[in-house]
Amino acid sequence: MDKLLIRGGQPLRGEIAISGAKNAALPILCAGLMTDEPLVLRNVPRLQDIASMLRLLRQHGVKIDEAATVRDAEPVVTLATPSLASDEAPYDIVRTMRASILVLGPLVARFGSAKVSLPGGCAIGARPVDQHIKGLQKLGAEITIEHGYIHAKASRLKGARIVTDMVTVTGTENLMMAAALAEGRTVIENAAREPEVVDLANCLIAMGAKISGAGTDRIEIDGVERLHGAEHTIVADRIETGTFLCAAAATGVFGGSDLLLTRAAPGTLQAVIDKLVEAGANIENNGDWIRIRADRRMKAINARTLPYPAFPTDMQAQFMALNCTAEGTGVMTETIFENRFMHVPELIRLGADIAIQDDTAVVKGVPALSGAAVMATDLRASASLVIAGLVAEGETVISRIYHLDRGYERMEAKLAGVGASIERLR
Ligand SMILES: CC(=O)N[C@H]1[C@@H](OP(=O)(O)OP(=O)(O)OC[C@H]2O[C@@H](n3ccc(=O)[nH]c3=O)[C@H](O)[C@@H]2O)O[C@H](CO)[C@@H](O)[C@@H]1O
Ligand SMILES: C=C(OP(=O)(O)O)C(=O)O
Repeated sequence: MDKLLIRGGQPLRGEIAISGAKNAALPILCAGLMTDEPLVLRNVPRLQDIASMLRLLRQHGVKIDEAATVRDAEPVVTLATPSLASDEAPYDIVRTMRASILVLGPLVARFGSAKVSLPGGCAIGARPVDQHIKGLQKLGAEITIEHGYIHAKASRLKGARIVTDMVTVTGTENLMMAAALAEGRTVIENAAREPEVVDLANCLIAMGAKISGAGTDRIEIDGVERLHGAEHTIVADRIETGTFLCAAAATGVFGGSDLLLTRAAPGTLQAVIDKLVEAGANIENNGDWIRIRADRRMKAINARTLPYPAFPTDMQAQFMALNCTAEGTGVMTETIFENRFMHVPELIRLGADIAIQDDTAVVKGVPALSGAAVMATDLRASASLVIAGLVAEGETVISRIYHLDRGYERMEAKLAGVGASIERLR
């Protein structure tokens, strides 16, 4: 199993091109199930989760051309689904990637049946999908759960008013896709406002869907009989962007970091930018780039994770790493997932001073961390260990980085390109 070897103590200087967003690309690939015409997707990130999704879609019968995804060419994936090969999303694939649940809405809406393995929990929490199921039932799907599978059937879904119990990102996406092919009008209230929901809506609209209100908490969808092919460019990954921003801020103390992130979407990152400015970083942005300069020890920040546009849970671990060597004490509260502090014991192994009380972690900044062997437990926990390793004195070896490969494209190459001492051990 691959590991990362990091020698800490280098500032980050130079330019990194941001990849397309994993969490936008995954639902948008599923929209490929909804048309028999080519859906051409640009800026699809090269990630393990994308490979898993393509494997899942292929076995459903999606014709996929990824000829242009060769290294360094623009990553383009073309999908078309002339007919269904199988309505089953098997446990084998679903257990490796929770976003597999996103085939449920498209399958039942277009083909009238779906058999999708329940994803089950993961390291960060129980992660139920009851809102996906209840929403589809409201749209008229008949749903039973048997032998670990969701069985959904409907001759044609019918529009309805759906109010979700909590803000759910993939829940909103699943229901929006299902409603796009339902008969009549659907209104989703308490909808997720994440940029990835907006990106999916834009792609569906390009395919002929009638959707308004994406990006607000009330999305209206007038169902159409069929969707057609389209071209769409996946929005930049705001979490990859935020991760590199935190890495630059944390390493500024080693003589000054100056990092330019291109192909980014700064407009999706306001809460993250605000926290970095509060910590003492200098940030400029315009259009599709964002530049961070940091030349001193940062100040600890407090953060509370909430749905977009507030501070994202997917950035909590990376800011925790930044707080570890900041001046003062940062209080971080995780309100979205019940077990998303798995990085804390590993950060403590690197010398951090962190105390957890229920959903809150109190991080007292220490002057320095010291390198050690640590273990990644989930995707963003892995990213926080990379940031901590870049700051720690001496060598840090991170194992189980298959978690990192799920969601970051060539992270070690991108960081090495801006001066980090980081290599993959195979
Ligand atoms: C592929 C993808 O886009 N993943 C993102 C998505 O995950 P995902 O869409 O799985 O997360 P949700 O937004 O659904 O979860 C939000 C909260 O709602 C709860 N809930 C959700 C659905 C449901 O049916 N019942 C229920 O109780 C969850 O347990 C959690 O407490 O949004 C999360 C929250 O921003 C991010 O951390 C993930 O990176
Ligand atoms: C939690 C994440 O992803 P997933 O929902 O796929 O587990 C993430 O991207 O941080």
